Amino acid sequence: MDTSSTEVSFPESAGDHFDRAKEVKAFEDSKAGVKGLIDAGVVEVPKIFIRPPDELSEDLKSRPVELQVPVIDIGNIRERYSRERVANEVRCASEEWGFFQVVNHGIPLDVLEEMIDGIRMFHEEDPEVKRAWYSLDQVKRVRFYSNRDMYESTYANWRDTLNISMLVSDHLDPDEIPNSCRFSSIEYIKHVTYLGHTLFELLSVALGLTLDHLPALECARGRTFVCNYYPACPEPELTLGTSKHSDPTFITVLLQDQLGGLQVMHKNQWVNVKPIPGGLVVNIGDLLQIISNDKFKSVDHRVLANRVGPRISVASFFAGVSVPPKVYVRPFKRTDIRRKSSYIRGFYSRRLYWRFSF
Ligand SMILES: O=C(O)CCC(=O)C(=O)O
Ligand SMILES: [Fe+2]
Repeated sequence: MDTSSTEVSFPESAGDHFDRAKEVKAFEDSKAGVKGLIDAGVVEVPKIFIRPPDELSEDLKSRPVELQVPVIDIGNIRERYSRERVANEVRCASEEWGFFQVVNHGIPLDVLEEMIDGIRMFHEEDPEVKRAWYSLDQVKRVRFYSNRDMYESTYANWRDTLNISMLVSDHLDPDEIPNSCRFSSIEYIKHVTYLGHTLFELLSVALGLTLDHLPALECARGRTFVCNYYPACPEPELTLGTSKHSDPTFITVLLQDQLGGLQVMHKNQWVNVKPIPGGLVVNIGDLLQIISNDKFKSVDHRVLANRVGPRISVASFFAGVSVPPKVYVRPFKRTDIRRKSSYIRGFYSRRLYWRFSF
């Protein structure tokens, strides 16, 4: 692979003279992401990715336990009796875990596999091709980057991303998507959008509301597809693929390959979300926690770095169109939730005559 135009070098050990801003800028200027580091032959994790020992030792102490997030079969939900049974499983999982996996969700296996392959192909394209898509400008609907919050966050994540945003418009011109994943993405987006609608129906029933309650709030619109590539990491014990966070969405539907690495916080312990062939992970986001009056939980999760890679995942964020832009503060911090929750509830009740009593 051609890396000759990557005019950056990363110090093996930055020691006391480490200038983070300079290193971040060098990494950013390369427009080659973490994959570019690997291609350049880096064998030690550069310092901007290294988390402090206290944070890492705390992470190491919290051993992932062998629990499994609930797996829910959502086939056959058009019939009312089975829908209510499934909605009850969704309710339990959303209250206790904030996470579940769905099987028999109606998206064909080849659509899932082609999506993963397409995203892998994009990230493994010639660096010059990817550079043309590189941008940290949030207004751009389709863009490639590594660590969109690089300049604000304290530690960089060991991952690269292709971001496809349909937040402000439902229409996406095929030409706006890179060639390598164009048709697979369009097909997957079509299917996962339909699935999102079905999940909002189930979540409505799970909340004791009518089937169309959450779909009527247009929760299933305003989507962003975050297509991640986690390169193999030479020192996975020093960094993370994705740092601990909760999602600022109504829900997120996650497609992951079979490598694993996603962990969810459950009862103060990290639990591995084991990939299921053909399964999709669903998690409750901050917005649904807020408008459900904290009945459903938006739970912290993270992704470990791994000596084996790459790992591919596609997070479909359903953020709703009716939430005004200033509510999109990413990542939503816990304090932000508290600060914003009355505003968001107020917004919904004013606009949609939201009535909720538990
Ligand atoms: O890649 C994953 O498994 C999860 C990514 C994630 O949590 C996110 O992008 O919000
Ligand atoms: Fe997430």
